[in-house]
Amino acid sequence: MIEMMVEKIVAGAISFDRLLLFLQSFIALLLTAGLIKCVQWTVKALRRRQPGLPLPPGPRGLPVVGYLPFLGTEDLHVTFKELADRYGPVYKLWLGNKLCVVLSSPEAVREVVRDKDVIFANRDSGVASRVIMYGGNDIVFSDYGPEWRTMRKTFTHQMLGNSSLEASYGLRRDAVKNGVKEVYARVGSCVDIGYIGLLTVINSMAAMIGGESFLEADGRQERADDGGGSGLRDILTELMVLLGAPNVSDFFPALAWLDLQGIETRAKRVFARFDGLIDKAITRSQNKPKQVEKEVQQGKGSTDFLQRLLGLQDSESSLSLAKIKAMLMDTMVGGTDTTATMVEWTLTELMLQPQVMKKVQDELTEVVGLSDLVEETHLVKLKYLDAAVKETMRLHTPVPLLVPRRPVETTEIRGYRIPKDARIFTNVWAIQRDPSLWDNPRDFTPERFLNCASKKWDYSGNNMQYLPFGSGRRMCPGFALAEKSVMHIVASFLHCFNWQVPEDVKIGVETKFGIVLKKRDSLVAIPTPRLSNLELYA
Ligand code: HEM
Repeated sequence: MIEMMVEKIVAGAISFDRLLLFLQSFIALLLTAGLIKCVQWTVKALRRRQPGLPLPPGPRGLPVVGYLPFLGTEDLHVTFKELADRYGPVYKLWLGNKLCVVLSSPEAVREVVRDKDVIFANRDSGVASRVIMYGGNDIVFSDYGPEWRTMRKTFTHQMLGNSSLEASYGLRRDAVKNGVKEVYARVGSCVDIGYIGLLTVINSMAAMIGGESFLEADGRQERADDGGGSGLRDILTELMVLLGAPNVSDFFPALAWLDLQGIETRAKRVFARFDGLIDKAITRSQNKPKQVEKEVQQGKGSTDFLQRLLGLQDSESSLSLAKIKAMLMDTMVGGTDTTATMVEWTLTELMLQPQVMKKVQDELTEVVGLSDLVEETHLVKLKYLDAAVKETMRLHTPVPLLVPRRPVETTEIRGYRIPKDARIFTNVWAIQRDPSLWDNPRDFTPERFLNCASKKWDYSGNNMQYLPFGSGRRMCPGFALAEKSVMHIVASFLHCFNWQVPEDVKIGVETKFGIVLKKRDSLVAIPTPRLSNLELYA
């Protein structure tokens, strides 16, 4: 909005007097908001004097803005960890007029996601997430209740259950093969692995949710030279930026109508593009519903999630079209950037440690053989790769603060009072690097995940020391698919190619904070073929 005004002033469309008037009104508004805030604080302070449990400790902020000016814009998880070192594993801070509580120990997390899971089962959504996720009517941001339960059950059953995943394997396999082909086309030159990884994941996910309909709607045919899915890639990149951007409107709802950073406007624009794509895919898909209805009646799975959902429309578990669309959005937003980021981080760590890379490749040669491509059936035998991926998920946990939760009533955690509607951050990044829980936590050591016969280190969220997919009722329903996809893509890229880091390139592990913690600089390396039979690359 500010950019638009500046443009108009430069173009002479807004006079200086009008601008002055606007600024005066704006300052008056801020002062009024500040005054209201002061009154609210006084009332709250008076209430706090009532006997009962104390609020958690925490840093003092400034009036009105709270701790916001001290947070900086980068690496929120690191700032939160530093504050935990000072204030303990449960502390509070005010961001604008939002009370936030940060958890940084397994004991505190257990109380929230296990002992009091129902109280903390709601999300705390922001303006951008409400615009992008169909008014918060999706699985990620819906309030805990019957509608959320039906959506989640349908999602898990129709897309992520074992039989559904088996039925859609062919679609994932094609996408991974295309990814390998993309790399092969660039043999001998520098390849941006993050980019090809992301395209592979997007193509795989798009194929699973909408089959050909979705990819055709994305104009895949016209974009074949770009690996397909490029319209979707642009849309998803923008969506993730907007969902992760700190938004003044969320911390000062009274100012939301001003949309000071223009986030809401941008969110509406990119949402309209994605929604248009889904509409096209639905129209294409509706041309073949008969076959699906028959399959659903026979209890047989179709391979296309969208068709299955549309096929269910007249049945008991019927969902509105808006909810179906929201679930497709969940899949693309929740499943693509996270998975692709893990592919890139795993390959980064392996390239930084050639001896570990060699162990992974030796294992691939033994299990798969140099005259074959990796299949998902091989994954269960790739124990060392599994340990390397788990170690990557520990060190570079993709969603460092999980998705914030919100208690439906005032409650107690570790002896502190947690007020209703506070925003709860869980700093998994800090827990998974805590030296009191892990030996040499900053080292990349896959061996720590090897030979654990017990389920101690799986992704189920039962161990509060290791929870990259969260835990409890709201934990990630896509973890089995994510595990398969990361393993399959990493295994394929390492089995099919040897990788050389260019001499003038230094691989870094610097991060770019967002909902998903990404690598700041793309991973670049030069591939050479590794398989004995070159026809496998065709
Ligand atoms: C490496 C990949 C992935 C990671 C690290 C990841 C991580 C997470 C995390 C941390 C949460 C929040 C959990 C909590 O609050 O306790 C979450 C929620 C969710 N994820 Fe994932 N995810 C991944 C892949 C996927 C995939 C592939 C899908 C779907 C196809 C998916 C769909 C969802 C959905 C729908 C939710 C919301 C669940 C709810 O609120 O009930 N995710 N994910």
